[in-house]
Amino acid sequence: MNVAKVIVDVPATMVNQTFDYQIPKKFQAIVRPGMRVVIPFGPRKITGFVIKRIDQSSFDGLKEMIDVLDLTPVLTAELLQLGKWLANQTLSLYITTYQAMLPQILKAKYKKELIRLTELPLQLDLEEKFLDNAAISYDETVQQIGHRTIQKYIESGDLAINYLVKSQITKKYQTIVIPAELSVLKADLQQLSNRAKRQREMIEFFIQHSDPIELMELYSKLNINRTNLNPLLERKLLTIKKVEVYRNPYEEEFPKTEKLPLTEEQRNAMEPIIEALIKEEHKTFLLHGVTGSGKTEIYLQAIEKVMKQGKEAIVLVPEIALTPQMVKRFKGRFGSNVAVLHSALSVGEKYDEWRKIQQKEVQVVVGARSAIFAPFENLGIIIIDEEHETTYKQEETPRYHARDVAIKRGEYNNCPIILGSATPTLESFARGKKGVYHLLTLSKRTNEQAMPTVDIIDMRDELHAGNRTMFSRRLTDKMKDCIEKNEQIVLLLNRRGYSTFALCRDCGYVEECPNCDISLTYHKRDNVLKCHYCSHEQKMPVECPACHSKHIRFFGTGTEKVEEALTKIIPEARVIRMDVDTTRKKGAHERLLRKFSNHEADILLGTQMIAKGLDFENVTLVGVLAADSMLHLPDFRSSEKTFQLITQVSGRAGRHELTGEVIVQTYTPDHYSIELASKYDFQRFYQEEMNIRRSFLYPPYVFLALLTITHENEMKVYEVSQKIRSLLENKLHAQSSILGPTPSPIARMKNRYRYQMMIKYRNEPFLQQYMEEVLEQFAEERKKDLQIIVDINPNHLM
Ligand SMILES: Nc1ncnc2c1ncn2[C@@H]1O[C@H](COP(=O)(O)OP(=O)(O)OP(=O)(O)O)[C@@H](O)[C@H]1O
Ligand SMILES: [Zn+2]
Ligand SMILES: [Zn+2]
Repeated sequence: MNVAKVIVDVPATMVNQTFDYQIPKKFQAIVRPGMRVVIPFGPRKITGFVIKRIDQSSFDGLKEMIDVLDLTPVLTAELLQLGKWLANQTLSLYITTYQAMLPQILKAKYKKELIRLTELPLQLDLEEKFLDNAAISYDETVQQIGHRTIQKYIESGDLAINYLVKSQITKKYQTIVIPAELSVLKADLQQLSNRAKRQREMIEFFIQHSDPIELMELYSKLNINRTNLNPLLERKLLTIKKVEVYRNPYEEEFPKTEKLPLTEEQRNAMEPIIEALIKEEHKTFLLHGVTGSGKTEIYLQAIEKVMKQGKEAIVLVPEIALTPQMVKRFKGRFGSNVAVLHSALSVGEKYDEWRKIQQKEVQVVVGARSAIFAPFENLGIIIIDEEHETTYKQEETPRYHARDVAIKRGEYNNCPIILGSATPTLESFARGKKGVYHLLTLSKRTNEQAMPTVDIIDMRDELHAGNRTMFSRRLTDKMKDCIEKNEQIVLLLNRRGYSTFALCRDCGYVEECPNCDISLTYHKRDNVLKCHYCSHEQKMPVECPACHSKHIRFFGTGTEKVEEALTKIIPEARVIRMDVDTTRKKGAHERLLRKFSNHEADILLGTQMIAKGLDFENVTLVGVLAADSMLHLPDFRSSEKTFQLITQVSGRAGRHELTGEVIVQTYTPDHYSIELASKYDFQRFYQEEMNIRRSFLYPPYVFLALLTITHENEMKVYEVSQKIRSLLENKLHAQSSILGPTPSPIARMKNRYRYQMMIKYRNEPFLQQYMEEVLEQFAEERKKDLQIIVDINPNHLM
């Protein structure tokens, strides 16, 4: 078994396979599948993942492995298998999918050091190295003492590896002093000679304070040093231990919550989940529950069951930084048994959380998309909250959907999956109706409160009545009312498909990005125009570049503008604005929400990011500005997204004692997505939308795959696209269709021309293979400047 099959870190199609390497003697006892190693590749030294070990290679003259980077595997057997499947599904390279599963820190070449976790004696040469150092060089030590020895100490928990990020220590340790039992201390004190005054003092101290204490703190409290401590250590009255202090991004303590007695609806939904848990059965449940119906309580109680079985749980939430309230609910119930993974954590913090999972120190992880790869080895359940959210799809390679990965892991682990939402995607709901998913329904709020009433305001009428502000008269009155009653307001500006662009009032000239086919967006704070697709940025012109008129103004509605307008009509209103600009700084999100929750403001004004998951007692009014702005986007899901958004944001009002009201402003009040959302009629919406999808042949009636071809030369893009089309035409089923090639909705981005082709199909079991062949065909050109992107089940058609 001294040959390793390795996936090497060369991101090229040619090398998307394992290579065999001889394992040198010194590593034979330690190399295991899932570890990262250093191997020679051509003239270079690169890294790779060991996939498996075999006795003999069918190749001659194998090269030798150079080094091992891990002493414990970073990928589990399941993840190794999953990565392979995922690569094939998403047309990615194996190396790309494996790397996507790991915390960032493991992808870069950070320096490592070894650190001691216990005071247990180590072998002499190691003891010597630690004599004057708290941490010793990893590389040097394994060279001198041998990998196997160090691996053993790591496995026994005496040593640990620490990654150094920019000279900042990634793991923090504390040395603590632990006293022996009280009776032992007392017995020792009695025999102690009266002259040993220092020792007496110390023992008396610990008789009074029986808790472990930090070493340095002890030194300063008793004014002693290590020499004073030694006799007590020798007599085993005290022990010294290093413990890891995890950086804790959630410093506040979460008040403990107890499980609630379930409502009848909740009980009915819970029963089949528990049954699947007991039978260890893989089943996908679609939990369709109106906002505030107690879905989260179901998640919590299902997880509790899983933990009692000694198993582990993954909970995905859209983007956890957006829902600090969600973290609170999980930490409140399960305390330190929960790891939290989200993108706002620092590299080091993410690593800490990941390690808690890897070391089996926690049984639950709550995280954003990539938490689906948590290296648990005994999974009992996977929960995806707000399953309709588009953030579950990764928009770069590997272009995976967390839902698909969850179901795959559920099959492997024989465990149930719960997809929860008040507004499931049409795809999921259709599967629920067909019985592919098991449909569970919660139709009422737990407090039996009615859903807040939704008023639709036709903004055209406002204009006719001479109201030129962005707030309807009704919304303005209601806001004033609310503030008077000391209640709070959530204002949502639907900005998707909206932008603030610079337009000349005299000639109609619009400032566009020189690299992309899109108008520039005005940013008031810096008085600049920015492109949202490339990094282009320019000063706001003072006169029109085309006609030199001074009447160049920015148009459209941004949150900044709404805020300005608000303070004009209700000067006394205290407003918190939440958008990408105000939440860029770490922790800003939480801080703003806390402020609002402490009632330090009357109005929370924001973009999509405030629509979901928030739960404030005092909010009685929700206003939606420009509800229809995304209905005009070239996206077949625009009605669905509008429906989801209005439903979600309406769910923020009247969740507690006070009843809520929602005001939706629109120029298209008769659109079915707006009308039906205002009645909370998901079933009707589903029917209407399904009819449309059927007649225009869109998912869930067909599957989609989107091919995007980009190059600096437009002729080239067009030619390649045509060639791809004919290649595919020959392979695809007669019932499948190819739309295009046509220029993408954003026809030029970062100076590259973009064409796209959409494939609609019902059944193409070999689609991935055909796509591979297409990519293969253009392999040489793709190495240079041609880009072909394949997106299976795309979210965005831009
Ligand atoms: N069985 C129960 N008895 C009493 N209160 C409950 C029960 N279950 C949940 N609740 C409470 O009802 C409120 C809404 O529940 P929860 O937030 O779990 O709903 P949800 O369906 O997840 O909502 P949303 O989709 O809007 O986030 C919460 O305040 C929760 O504490
Ligand atoms: Zn002009
Ligand atoms: Zn640009």
